[in-house]
Amino acid sequence: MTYAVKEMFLTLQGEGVNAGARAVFVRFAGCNLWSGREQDRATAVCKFCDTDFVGTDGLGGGKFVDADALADAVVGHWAAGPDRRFVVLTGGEPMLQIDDALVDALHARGFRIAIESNGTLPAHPGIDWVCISPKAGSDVVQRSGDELKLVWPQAGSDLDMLESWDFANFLVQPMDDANGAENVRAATALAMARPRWRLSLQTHKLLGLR
Ligand SMILES: C[S@@+](CC[C@H](N)C(=O)[O-])C[C@H]1O[C@@H](n2cnc3c(N)ncnc32)[C@H](O)[C@@H]1O
Ligand SMILES: Nc1nc2[nH]cc(C(=O)O)c2c(=O)[nH]1
Ligand code: SF4
Ligand SMILES: [Mg+2]
Repeated sequence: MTYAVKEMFLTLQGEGVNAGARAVFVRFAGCNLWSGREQDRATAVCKFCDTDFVGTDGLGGGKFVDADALADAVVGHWAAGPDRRFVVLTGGEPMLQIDDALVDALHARGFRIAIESNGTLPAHPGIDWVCISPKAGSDVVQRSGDELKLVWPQAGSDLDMLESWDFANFLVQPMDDANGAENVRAATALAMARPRWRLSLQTHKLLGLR
């Protein structure tokens, strides 16, 4: 199978429990909760996306003819030895494209594989770190994993229901929009009120990293 990748880059994971870890990011093109076109944002299921995932024209992006070609490109971006190889598969929605061949090709090259997913498709069972970020109004089928990362505030989120899901870590991340400062206060207040939740900041944005 071929893979459509918007961009690929080496950075530090900015968010969540793995924040600070050196990682290659693979941003897959396309999402099932928004077309990526601004004129569709208001009517999309997911309305607050901070990411351009349309097309394959970004730095390091392209159409990869098979899993080996994509995994070899990930090795090239890693540009270091075999120790602690870490790749984050994101998008767009990565579970639209991740398959056995890609998971096997990345594992064969020694990578620990993380995903950032909206949870509306089952996560591939070979993924080593499953981060699910539920979107109000979507049907989340992947209700277990390593990290639940809730962007906040999000009208229509049921915190008691989310807490009943089987995640090892629960994170609340301020929504980055025009109300950013107020959203940081709201996310902080949630973490202060409910001990299950930890604050996740988008540290790459604070640091000026990709
Ligand atoms: C761009 S999404 C791609 C992966 C997947 N589609 C998802 O939504 O989880 C990567 C992460 O950024 C988060 N995110 C997107 N827009 C955001 C925003 N405006 N503020 C804070 N986090 C945001 C998502 O919830 C998700 O955790
Ligand atoms: N540095 C960095 N960390 C991230 N964590 C999740 C990201 C994403 O867009 O999925 C992201 C991203 O785009 N950059
Ligand atoms: S589900 Fe993820 S990639 Fe899709 S629009 Fe929402 S935040 Fe963006
Ligand atoms: Mg991002």
